[in-house]
Amino acid sequence: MTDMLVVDVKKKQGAMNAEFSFQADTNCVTALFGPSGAGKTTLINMIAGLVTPDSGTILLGDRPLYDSCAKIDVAVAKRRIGYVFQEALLFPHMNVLKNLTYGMKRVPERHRRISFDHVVSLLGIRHLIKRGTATLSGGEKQRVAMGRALLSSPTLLIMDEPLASLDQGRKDDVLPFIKEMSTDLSIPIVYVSHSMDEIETLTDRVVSIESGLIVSQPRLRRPTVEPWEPRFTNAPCADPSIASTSMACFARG
Ligand SMILES: Nc1ncnc2c1ncn2[C@@H]1O[C@H](COP(=O)(O)OP(=O)(O)OP(=O)(O)O)[C@@H](O)[C@H]1O
Repeated sequence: MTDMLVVDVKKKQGAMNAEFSFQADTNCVTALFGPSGAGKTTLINMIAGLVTPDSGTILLGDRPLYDSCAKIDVAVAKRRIGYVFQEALLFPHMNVLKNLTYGMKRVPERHRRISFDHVVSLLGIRHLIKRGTATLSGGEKQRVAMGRALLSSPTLLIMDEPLASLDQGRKDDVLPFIKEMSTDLSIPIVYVSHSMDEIETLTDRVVSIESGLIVSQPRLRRPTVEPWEPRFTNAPCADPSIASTSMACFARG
């Protein structure tokens, strides 16, 4: 089963009248790009359930996370979304192993989508698992934070400027792992960044945002089928056909 993310929402936030309509495919990295104040955080907070849209729908696969017409608003903890922030935010009193397994233990075995062994080899952190978090480099901490997010078996991964606090050396250390994750995992990754270099290296589609509106969403990889066209249908009631829109992932390279 694929868990493509389809977002079609409106939100008035302060002076900003935001309208966002886009999709993020599985096995792909979708970048959110735009100047400060454009609405990127508002958008990812709506996807995560931290901010409630005024209207519209947010679907993850066939699961509505939010639907204003059907009055569905799934609680944050039940959305099963993994987050990786700018700072790794590891638990300082736990070693790497305990940090990694923290989220995993809270997921019933039948819902676990990725094994511990898979994650530690994917991210190259097996040799770190007995270490204290204070002994890790910035790049290692960020890889452990990604591992912790993955082990909570998310159906979507949101990465909010995950490399912003790292110097170029550490960025070069982490970037290949993010790329590897995107090809290896059957989940969409939404990647917020101010860096065009990162976006060109990593992402399959760039959703460019200005003043709460999507101004373009070009693909950086060749689509295998006809592209999906964004459209607004959320006022007063969403068009259910959006839920069944499907598009294969892009061919890489
Ligand atoms: N709770 C709020 N109340 C009022 N206005 C808000 C609120 N949250 C955000 N805004 C406004 O909405 C706009 C978009 O903010 P947002 O944080 O989503 O932008 P951003 O693209 O993430 O910016 P940055 O790159 O600086 O993090 C800004 O003008 C901001 O001041």
